[in-house]
Amino acid sequence: MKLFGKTRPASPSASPNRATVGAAVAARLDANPALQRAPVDPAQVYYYPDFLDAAACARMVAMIDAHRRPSTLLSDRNDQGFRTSDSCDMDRYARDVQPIDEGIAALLGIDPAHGETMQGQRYAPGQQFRAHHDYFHATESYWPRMQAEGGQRTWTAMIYLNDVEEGGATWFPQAGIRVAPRRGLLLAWNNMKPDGSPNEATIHEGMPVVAGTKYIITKWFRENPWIR
Ligand SMILES: O=C(O)CCC(=O)C(=O)O
Ligand SMILES: [Fe+2]
Repeated sequence: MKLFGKTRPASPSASPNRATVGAAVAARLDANPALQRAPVDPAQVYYYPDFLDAAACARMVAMIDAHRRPSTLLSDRNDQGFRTSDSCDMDRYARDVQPIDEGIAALLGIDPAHGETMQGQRYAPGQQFRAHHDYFHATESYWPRMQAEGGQRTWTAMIYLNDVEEGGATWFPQAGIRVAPRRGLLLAWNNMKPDGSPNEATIHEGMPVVAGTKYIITKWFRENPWIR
């Protein structure tokens, strides 16, 4: 960018590829009347109420209950209590999963090959996923491996599979958004800034469930194909 005759240095982590993806997906979501953009500036966050019907949500809940195990973290940090939910992989070729998996990719207009395996998650009372970014940090030891396996994460799509009696909201403290779980609601956001560099303001947490049980599915998309 030209500024008073000087060229502002681009952020070292800027990426034309990720910038293009960010703009294309946002334009597609803006044009879809089923979605609403959250009225905040620091991040691009969208809602789609009733994306998934009750029967499909119930099938996903049953699959999560059948396969769940304690959630893991990619980070080098060994922080007990950071992510205390259970989770499982949702096989993209399973009969009940495939239409949802492909439906999310089609909604965003991203090649399904860029999508990681969808994750199911279950939070019992007291369980949480503390504040984190979904994008990868270049300072962590996993970074070279992630670069080789599809690169940086761009968009996240999450679906709440049930209503939760109390607690369990998804909170973006910097962007100023707090979303209460509602069955079938899809939440999607761009983890990158317009220049394709990581957007710190997408930091978010799955707040502790107070009463009831929370079930969600999460899908993360990479800048390059994740399936080869
Ligand atoms: O449980 C939530 O509301 C957030 C989950 C989340 O941040 C994730 O799966 O990356
Ligand atoms: Fe997350």
